[in-house]
Amino acid sequence: MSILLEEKQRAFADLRDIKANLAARGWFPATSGNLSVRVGGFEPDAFTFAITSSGRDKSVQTPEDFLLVNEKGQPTEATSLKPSAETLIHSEIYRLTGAGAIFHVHTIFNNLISELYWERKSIPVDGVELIKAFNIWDEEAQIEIPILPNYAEIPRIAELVEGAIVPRIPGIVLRKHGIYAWGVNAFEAKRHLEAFEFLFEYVYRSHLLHKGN
Ligand SMILES: CSCCC(=O)C(=O)COP(=O)(O)O
Ligand SMILES: [Zn+2]
Repeated sequence: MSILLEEKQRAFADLRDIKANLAARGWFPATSGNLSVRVGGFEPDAFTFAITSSGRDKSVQTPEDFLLVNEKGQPTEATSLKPSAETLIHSEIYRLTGAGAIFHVHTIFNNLISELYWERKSIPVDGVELIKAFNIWDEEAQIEIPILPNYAEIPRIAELVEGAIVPRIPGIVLRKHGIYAWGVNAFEAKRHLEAFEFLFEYVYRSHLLHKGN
């Protein structure tokens, strides 16, 4: 599959913008987090995406921030850059959803909420307006956001993704780790990520409020 220079540059520009935006919110503490945008055509067994390099300070912009990889997470061009350690999770989400962009961040609220609801294996959200950010328009909608274990070996997590994906929920939380949110493009993936983080903070604070009664 040939990726035009123009497509690659557009994907890198999208990633640069979203990286700066999320960094300004403090959503990449201690080099954590990774971002990707798919480029070119899509077949579940053949696709390419641009992804952040591993272990870098995502609050600074450098020419070494992104590279292209194939569906197996292997670089498609000669490079000394290492793709994100979590590339296989991105690959699996692309394969299963055909998404156009995937953003992963570690925040205090996504970590806290994943532990609070770990035994349930999903985070319940009831009737909060921002659920509409997922294009779910039912009045008083109730959703459950899936949580997966945070194994040290990424392939072990990747193999659980298929069983965890809920069609109308564009995200998966890893226990005491962070969230993966996706969308048809970078704009939609950002909207979904912001909605998840709002809902996590709401559910967590609501839990504290009711616990005090
Ligand atoms: C210090 S963060 C630990 C790894 C991680 O969870 C993460 O999101 C960043 O990994 P990457 O290889 O994408 O930099
Ligand atoms: Zn992570």
